Amino acid sequence: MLRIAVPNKGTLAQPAATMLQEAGYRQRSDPKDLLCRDEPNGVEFFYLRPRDIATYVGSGDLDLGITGRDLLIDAGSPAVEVLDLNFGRATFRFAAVPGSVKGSAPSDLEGLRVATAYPGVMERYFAEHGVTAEVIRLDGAVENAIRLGVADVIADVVETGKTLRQAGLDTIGEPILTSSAVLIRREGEELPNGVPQLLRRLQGVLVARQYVMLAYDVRADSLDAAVALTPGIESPTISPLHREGWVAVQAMVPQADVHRIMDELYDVGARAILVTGIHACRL
Ligand SMILES: Nc1ncnc2c1ncn2[C@@H]1O[C@H](COP(=O)(O)OP(=O)(O)OP(=O)(O)O)[C@@H](O)[C@H]1O
Ligand SMILES: O=P(O)(O)OC[C@H]1O[C@H](OP(=O)(O)OP(=O)(O)O)[C@H](O)[C@@H]1O
Ligand SMILES: [Mg+2]
Repeated sequence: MLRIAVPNKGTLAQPAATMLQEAGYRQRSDPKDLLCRDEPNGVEFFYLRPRDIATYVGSGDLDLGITGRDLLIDAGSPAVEVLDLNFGRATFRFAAVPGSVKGSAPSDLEGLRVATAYPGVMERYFAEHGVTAEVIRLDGAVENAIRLGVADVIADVVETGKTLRQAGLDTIGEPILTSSAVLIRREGEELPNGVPQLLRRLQGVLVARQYVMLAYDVRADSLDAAVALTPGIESPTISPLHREGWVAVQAMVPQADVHRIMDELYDVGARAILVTGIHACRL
């Protein structure tokens, strides 16, 4: 059986379970369950703290895991990304009281105290930039560390920026890294049986979430112009219509662009333009 680590709590837990369900896997029904066996698919899911997942995967005790890129880097364990799962997006940034830090270059942090729940990310960053700073490891609510006098600067996850704003802090410099939920595996290992199928299923979910199916009718002499707007992923399907000189076209298009594409199709003469969602797919 394939053994997969899934976040048991926190920002990544629900979206990870939802994505696995959309990919056809059984998930726990009770948030107190720490194990869920999906016999028909040959997978066992272990619910673990997202911060610990890279450790279990890096040691080889579990085959795969879902965690955040920032947590993977922070753990420093020998695990690597297999697939970006496109949820749990956030940046990881420095922040301080406006005007309290000289500038926005890494060297401006020299000698300062930096509070963070991600000491591994920080140690790596300072080593890479040749900066000596004191890393103060906290568990959470790090935005408070500055007003309580424990640190000069914080480094933390920023999603909407609301927490920073409410604490009266401003970001400093460019993001240290951009994170999202990722599927990870042990570095250098052969992929166990069953992984390619799991990857195809998850990729199918990612595509189904990003694309819709567009269908329309168009005059054959306007087909080239219409198809240029809807090239599809492989190539659009063209079917003859009973009505002489017209064809029906079907193509996948990115959901984010669908209204612009429909307007442009209408302008080149397409009619009966219909959009339908994609529940699942294998490309
Ligand atoms: N708004 C957010 N707050 C915290 N983490 C976020 C946010 N958006 C995305 N993430 C990502 O979620 C992961 C952190 O999840 P984790 O469960 O450790 O913390 P959490 O969601 O803040 O939960 P808690 O603080 O209750 O333990 C990281 O990969 C982080 O980048
Ligand atoms: O940019 P935002 O949308 O405000 O989100 C980012 C904030 O949310 C998280 O805190 P959380 O609520 O998990 O509390 P914690 O610090 O105790 O973990 C994170 O640590 C930031 O503080
Ligand atoms: Mg948190």
